[in-house]
Amino acid sequence: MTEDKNKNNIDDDDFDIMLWDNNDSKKNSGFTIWKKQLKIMLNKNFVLQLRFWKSTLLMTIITPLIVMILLELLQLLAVNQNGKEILHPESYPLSGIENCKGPINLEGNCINLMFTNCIDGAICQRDSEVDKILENYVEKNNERMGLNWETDSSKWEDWDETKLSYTVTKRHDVIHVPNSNFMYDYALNHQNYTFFGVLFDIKKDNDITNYRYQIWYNSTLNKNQTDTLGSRVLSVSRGIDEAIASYANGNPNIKASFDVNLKDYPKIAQENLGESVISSLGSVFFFCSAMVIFINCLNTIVAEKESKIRFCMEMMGLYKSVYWLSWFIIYFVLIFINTIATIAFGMLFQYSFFLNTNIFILFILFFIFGIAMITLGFLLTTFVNSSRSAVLSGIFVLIIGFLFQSFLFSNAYLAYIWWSNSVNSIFRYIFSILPFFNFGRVYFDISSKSGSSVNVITGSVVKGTGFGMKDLSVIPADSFINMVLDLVYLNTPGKCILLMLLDIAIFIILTLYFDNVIPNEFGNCQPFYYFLLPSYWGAKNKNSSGNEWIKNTTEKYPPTYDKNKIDSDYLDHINYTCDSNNQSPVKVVNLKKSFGSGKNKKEVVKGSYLSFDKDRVVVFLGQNGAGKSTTINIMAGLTPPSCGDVSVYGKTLRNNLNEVQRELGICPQHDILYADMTAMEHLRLYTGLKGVTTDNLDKILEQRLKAVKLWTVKDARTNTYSGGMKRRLSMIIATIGDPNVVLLDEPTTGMDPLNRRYVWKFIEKFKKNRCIIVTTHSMEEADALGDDIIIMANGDIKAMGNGVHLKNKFGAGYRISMIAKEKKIDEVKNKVQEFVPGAKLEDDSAGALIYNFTKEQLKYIPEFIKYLDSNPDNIISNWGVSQTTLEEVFLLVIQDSSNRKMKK
Ligand SMILES: Nc1ncnc2c1ncn2[C@@H]1O[C@H](COP(=O)(O)OP(=O)(O)OP(=O)(O)O)[C@@H](O)[C@H]1O
Repeated sequence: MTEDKNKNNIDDDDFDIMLWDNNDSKKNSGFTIWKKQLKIMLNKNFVLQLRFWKSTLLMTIITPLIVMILLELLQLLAVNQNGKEILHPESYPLSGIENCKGPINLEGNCINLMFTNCIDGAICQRDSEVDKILENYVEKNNERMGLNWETDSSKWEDWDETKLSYTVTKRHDVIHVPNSNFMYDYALNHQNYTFFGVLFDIKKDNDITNYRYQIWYNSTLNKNQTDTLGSRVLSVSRGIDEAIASYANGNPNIKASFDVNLKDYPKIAQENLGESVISSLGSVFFFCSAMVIFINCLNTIVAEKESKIRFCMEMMGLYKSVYWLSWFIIYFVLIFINTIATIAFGMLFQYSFFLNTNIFILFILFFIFGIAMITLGFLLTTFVNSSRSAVLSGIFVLIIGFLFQSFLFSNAYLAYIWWSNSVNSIFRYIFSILPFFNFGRVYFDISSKSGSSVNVITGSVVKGTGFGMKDLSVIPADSFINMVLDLVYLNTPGKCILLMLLDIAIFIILTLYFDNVIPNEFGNCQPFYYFLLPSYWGAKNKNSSGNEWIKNTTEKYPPTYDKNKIDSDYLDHINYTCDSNNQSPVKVVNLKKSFGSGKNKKEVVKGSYLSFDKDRVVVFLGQNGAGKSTTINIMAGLTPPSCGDVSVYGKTLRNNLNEVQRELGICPQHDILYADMTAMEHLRLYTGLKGVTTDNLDKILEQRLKAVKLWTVKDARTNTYSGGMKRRLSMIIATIGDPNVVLLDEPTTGMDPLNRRYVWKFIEKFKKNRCIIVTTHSMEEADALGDDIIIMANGDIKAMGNGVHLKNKFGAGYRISMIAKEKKIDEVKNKVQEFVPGAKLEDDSAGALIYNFTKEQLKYIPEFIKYLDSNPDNIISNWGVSQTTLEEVFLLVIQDSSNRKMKK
């Protein structure tokens, strides 16, 4: 990106800085600012979503489409792979083991034997002959097995059509059912509640009666114990044979013949299973679809935190509630679109799950689940600080939810184990309030009612009865999950949806709480009881920056400096700071900061006392790690101090951080810009967050961007900016709303000399009526900008004063460099000693001899310069005189302090 090149002469840019009308922001009430912030944040979030339109489209529309296509493909695959027949859907058999223990163990709820003498759908009378035969069977069976089944057939229950959907809740020994179609249907839907079925077809041919009967049995029950099943079926068959023989023997008119066959309970042809895949795997797939938005949410919000943009926005006054609400609204809209797309595609693909369910319920299910997951995502973002951990924790939740969906709702056996009483019930209850569980539960309930099933008699696919509003308050009787869960945890689908709403409320409250109490990466946080503090509810803390405050602060955090070792100017400054007449707007008293603890404890700021006055730029100079940024970060309220306090225009950091921050503008060390937003959008965003409005806003922004040569690129996204351009924009952002105190942490790093000068010029003009505090490594910058320069080393202030003062105090005054002619070095050295006795050679490494002269030696200089000028001995080829630089002062101060440290 190229910038303004048309005006390279900075002197052309003489201007008066246009200012905000500061009163405007003061006129705005808290709620007005809150509303403005919400508007501007929503605008920012919408703009960014539109700029990332591909991922927005993926999350909202493409993912549901892909899910439907995958389900359709899996359905096709399942049909082709498994051949024509499979066992009855797995959800029935295993549940039945517990419920139907069969004729030997009579504890379960089941029908031991159902019988009929009517074939297919015929409606016919109960046959007394059959009753007699079965009475014989029961009698003998009771004798052999020690049972007490009812032997009087007139007392056996008659089941009619109304019992077709009835699930047994007690043991039934022998039951008469209307016909074999009924038996077929009932066995299909209640496989493990029905142990044996016997269909009699007694035919009389002249004087021979042919006793034909067919035993139906549940082969799935003993899938793994075929022998036992075989022997059981055989024993029933033998028992009935015996009963027929005994009946026939007792009746001399009967000549009997037997015709027995066995029949497995009905199975559903695979191709007729309809939507078995969407029924069993749908909840897993739709869960994964919702997770795409969930992971995007985690990543976006944590990235904002990681890049420190969030802190910068909060420093500008952004309310936490606005921050969360703005993201909530955005994801609300995204989930809304995603839900509509899911339902629309489901209908388009003709899934009866979607066609057969009340559309409002479908919407509520997917939408509320999506919102619940998003609020869970919000909560997680309060615990993680890097996008990488955010994505990992998202994947972790994905796996947990995936297991929930697959184990609980797609695999009956595992579900049974999980929900059996052997698992601690506390865990069951805890997990039961998780959104994954409730989503799966309702999904399962809906699919068991709305999904298509098969009329095995006609072979046609029958759409489910459907799931309507009234079903929300009913526990579906046939739902496998309820058969399993009824003993431990039973909710209606409606209650499950309400539980998801409860999840949303809980997650939002926890998010707001943890967002306040978990320390951010600067270590700043509220106490865990913060909501009990009066200040949280708007009560104003007492503030005082005057003498009393200084007295209290020094009493609370007693000074630790050694008067004998401290720089004399700094000692004067400490006295000035603590002076009761000191009217400086910004004061720092005994500011300390330590990182780490125990052996690793490191004090990086060791008790600074500072006063900052209006109309001045104060520059902090220091080596890497000297504590400059830490000092600035503490003053900005980003890092909490370990000791001491800061007062800004009568408000103190410890008592009223928010009010202090309202007085500040900060340009942190690292650029805090959205890569996909333009300079103008950034400026408008931060102006909105600060709640500062002014009629001439456009003109002010134009002037400031022009001042740092960014006007022509104001509408380009910052990811096209060079490093120096980003710094200039960050610096201008710090001046939004014309704060009284501006903190600039290395504002010109990476800037070319010309652009640096534009920035200096702007700062020079902007300092009027305000305190500007700058950190830098550039001596030139300190010299050019600094009304006062503070040199820091190892957390201590080593020297302070304006540039000239520092040079006079620490510098040797003058230095002379000379280039000796070949082989004349020694002669030159002798001559220097001759003219300036005791002159100290500073450096002779690069062929030049450099001498520094002390103040006492200054008197020799005029004579020596005359000698150099005339060069009578012809031993010097070139020479020059210069004043000591700030860099030399800096090195001297730093070296002095590190020597002292080494000596210690
Ligand atoms: N969050 C932190 N945890 C632990 N140590 C820290 C933390 N922040 C800063 N420090 C340490 O504090 C010391 C002072 O750091 P600071 O960033 O204030 O130095 P600086 O003078 O601004 O240096 P530079 O010029 O390199 O920016 C360094 O030794 C640094 O390692």
